[in-house]
Amino acid sequence: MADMRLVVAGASGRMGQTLIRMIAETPGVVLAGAIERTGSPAIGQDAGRLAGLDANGVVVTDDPLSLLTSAEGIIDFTAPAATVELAALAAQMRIVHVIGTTGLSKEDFARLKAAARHAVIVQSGNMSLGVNLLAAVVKRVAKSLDADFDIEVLEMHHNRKVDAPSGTALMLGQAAAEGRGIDLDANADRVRDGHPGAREKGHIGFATLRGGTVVGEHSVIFAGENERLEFSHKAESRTMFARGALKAVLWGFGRKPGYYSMADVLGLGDF
Ligand SMILES: NC(=O)C1=CN([C@@H]2O[C@H](COP(=O)(O)OP(=O)(O)OC[C@H]3O[C@@H](n4cnc5c(N)ncnc54)[C@H](OP(=O)(O)O)[C@@H]3O)[C@@H](O)[C@H]2O)C=CC1
Ligand SMILES: O=C(O)C1=N[C@H](C(=O)O)C[C@H](O)C1
Repeated sequence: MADMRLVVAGASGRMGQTLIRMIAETPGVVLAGAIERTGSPAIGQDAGRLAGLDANGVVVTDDPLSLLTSAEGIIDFTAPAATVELAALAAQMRIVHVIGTTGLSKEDFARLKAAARHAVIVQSGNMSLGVNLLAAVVKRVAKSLDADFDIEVLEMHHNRKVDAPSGTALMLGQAAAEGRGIDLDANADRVRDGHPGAREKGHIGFATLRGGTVVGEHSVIFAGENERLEFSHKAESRTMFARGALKAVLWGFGRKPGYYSMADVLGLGDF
């Protein structure tokens, strides 16, 4: 069978470069195109060189339409506005769209779900096996512990990250809310400052740290009376996010259109 032809969006970004390197060493996939923002200094450069490899003849462009007509999948770790635009194009071409971008709004999610009527979308705030397993564990633990246990989600990332709380933190908060049978939006304390008053029983709190080159660290804390459970994941490089994204795009190839998660890809739905 021919290799699956992939386009990488955000090609000069941290994840884009990691993906280009990983595609080069993964059987069954080939880099067919690389996209960057209009005006990016990466436009016109060789994507292999950009990622620290030998030249591969794939020139970075800001014109997704022409690339997507001859591709079977797009992997997108960019920014919310770009992702929503790319989802409409991927739906037009009926190709697999793997979305790692975080910081998406409710309106963005609604647009992605509309696009998924025509294309396979796999979206996750974290593509690693470890975090998706952690989410399953958190959901299960939250089901067993009542509101006497306060749930707090703590995350730390590098100083270049632009969204908060992280996509992963929100995903873990959502898992905890589902386990407890509550609506996250109605019960989330995303920011505390000044004099917010005593902690509201049953709420799920978020705390955000930023600094240095930390790839991504997340903890979910269940704090009860005189005892505390803590579940953590520490990412040591970006390679497992890229590996997860490639697993997702191959999984999505030939599948019927729909909105899927990494839990679907990894078979963790009924964990
Ligand atoms: N789900 C997961 O497992 C993971 C998700 N992420 C998420 O992925 C996203 C990217 O992260 P990271 O690689 O660290 O960020 P970077 O800022 O390093 O990379 C993003 C890239 O996308 C480019 N970009 C912006 N707009 C467009 C556009 N319209 N078309 C094409 N490219 C565009 C940016 O260009 P420019 O800089 O010129 O604006 C930049 O090169 C973030 O939302 C992050 O949270 C990250 C790691 C794992
Ligand atoms: O921006 C990042 O770097 C990361 N973003 C994702 C998130 O928002 O959770 C995943 C990972 O933690 C790295």
